[in-house]
Amino acid sequence: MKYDLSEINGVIRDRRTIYPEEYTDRIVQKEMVQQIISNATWAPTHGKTQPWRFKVYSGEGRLKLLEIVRKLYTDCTPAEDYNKHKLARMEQRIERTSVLILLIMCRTENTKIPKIEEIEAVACAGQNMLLTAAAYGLGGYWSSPKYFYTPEANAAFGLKDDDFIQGLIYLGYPSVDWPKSHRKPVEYVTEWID
Ligand SMILES: Cc1cc2nc3c(=O)[nH]c(=O)nc-3n(C[C@H](O)[C@H](O)[C@H](O)COP(=O)(O)O)c2cc1C
Repeated sequence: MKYDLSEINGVIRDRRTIYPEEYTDRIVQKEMVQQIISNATWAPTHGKTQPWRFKVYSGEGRLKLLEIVRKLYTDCTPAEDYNKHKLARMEQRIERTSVLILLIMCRTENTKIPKIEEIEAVACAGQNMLLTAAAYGLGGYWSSPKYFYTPEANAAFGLKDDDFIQGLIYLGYPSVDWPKSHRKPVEYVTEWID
């Protein structure tokens, strides 16, 4: 055995979504964020395109994010779905979180790699981030509001049309007992062809 598998199994199983309502006020240190992003960049990519990009919002930078989220929600939500309470909750969540990371697939120019594979690679990077956060005892929340998947969102974040915003990752120290979860049995999702 090259690594301590029980440790790895532990982090994979223990990683949990924890929402900002359940974060303490403790600030997530920059060194941790740097490690989280560094580990993200070790995800696999077809053709080594490394299509991930990260925008880290912390401190006053969160005001810029708040402004963008407010405008996107207002401009991109159909009138019948618009809910001012939902917007207020999103704003409070950003205000309550010391560090938020926007996870982006930045399409490499002149690549033969299908776009779906670039998106998959960035999702792998996202999982590396959440696992690293869990190892630090941080809760993570990967949010993917519909308005991120719009041309308006790409423009607001200064991205190209072909780039793709994959989510906003909230990080924080939990104020609650670490949540438990469960999964379907492996036999239920696996077919062995011997
Ligand atoms: C790509 C992706 C997008 C997600 N988007 C949302 C979201 O918009 N809102 C939300 O409440 N949770 C979102 N989640 C988190 C899931 O709800 C969460 O992973 C799931 O409930 C399982 O809980 P666990 O992470 O604690 O195992 C997302 C997760 C992934 C991987």
